[in-house]
Amino acid sequence: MLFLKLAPFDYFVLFLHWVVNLKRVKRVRGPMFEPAIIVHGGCGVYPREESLEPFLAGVKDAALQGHALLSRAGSAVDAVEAAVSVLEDNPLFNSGRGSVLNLDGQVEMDAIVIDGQTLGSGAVCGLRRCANPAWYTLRFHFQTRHCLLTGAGAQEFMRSQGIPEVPDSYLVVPRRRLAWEKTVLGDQRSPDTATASELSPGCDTVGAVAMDATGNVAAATSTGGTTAKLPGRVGDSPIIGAGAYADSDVGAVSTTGDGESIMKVCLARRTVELLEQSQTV
Ligand SMILES: NC(=O)C[C@H](N)C(=O)O
Repeated sequence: MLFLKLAPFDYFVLFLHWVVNLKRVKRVRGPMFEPAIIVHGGCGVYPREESLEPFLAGVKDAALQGHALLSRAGSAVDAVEAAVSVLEDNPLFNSGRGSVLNLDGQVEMDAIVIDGQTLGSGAVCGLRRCANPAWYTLRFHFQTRHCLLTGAGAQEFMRSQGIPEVPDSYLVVPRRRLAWEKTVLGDQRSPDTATASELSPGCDTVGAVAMDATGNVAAATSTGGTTAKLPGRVGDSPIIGAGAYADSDVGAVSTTGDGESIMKVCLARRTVELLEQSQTV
């Protein structure tokens, strides 16, 4: 995903300055690229009995807020975090508030943010009691040199950063509780044999990719995972190159779908590779 809107003369100037100092080019010429953002609300089975409107309004709201930030010269990485945080606050989607429940009836969330300029990332898996895992991953990315955090350390980082804990009652919404009850308690079937719509009765994992005015791209993905997953199960979403990937020379990707399948092929990284070779995905 590359958005180039330059006249031939711009290319010429850009090339000359690139050789000298790309940072100076950006300062002297100001914004060079049209900022853009794409947001997704997951691949889950859409509940047919419900109106599509609130779901569409949710992704639109997220895209608008991310784009507003880009328009004020915000960075791509800040824009994807802002957009994903909006969806995390929206109980219709499987991330933050509205996350699905694991086998024990608890919320464990995975999230990632990747900066295409540096290939640097922040990711967390199995995070509990956090309203905005995307914001958490951005903090983690900027505050440490690590890429991925889990377990007690992940919760401790949250405390050390003063990120407020929210109670499970905030994260768990009735739709997800019902889905969990139906899957785990209802007909006593194992999660492996439950149908797709049972596993995903609302909307799903969320993500965003963006390009800012300097041409840098970023990607973010956030999820509660899959209903009745084993406690401690980690999906594709927080894995670099599986749940997301970004490289400002090529493009940015945020994935959604069956994590166990996505991880097998490092889908996000593979997609960027194909983009690099100008192949269709
Ligand atoms: N629907 C999803 O995108 C779920 C997510 N990829 C996971 O497996 O955790």
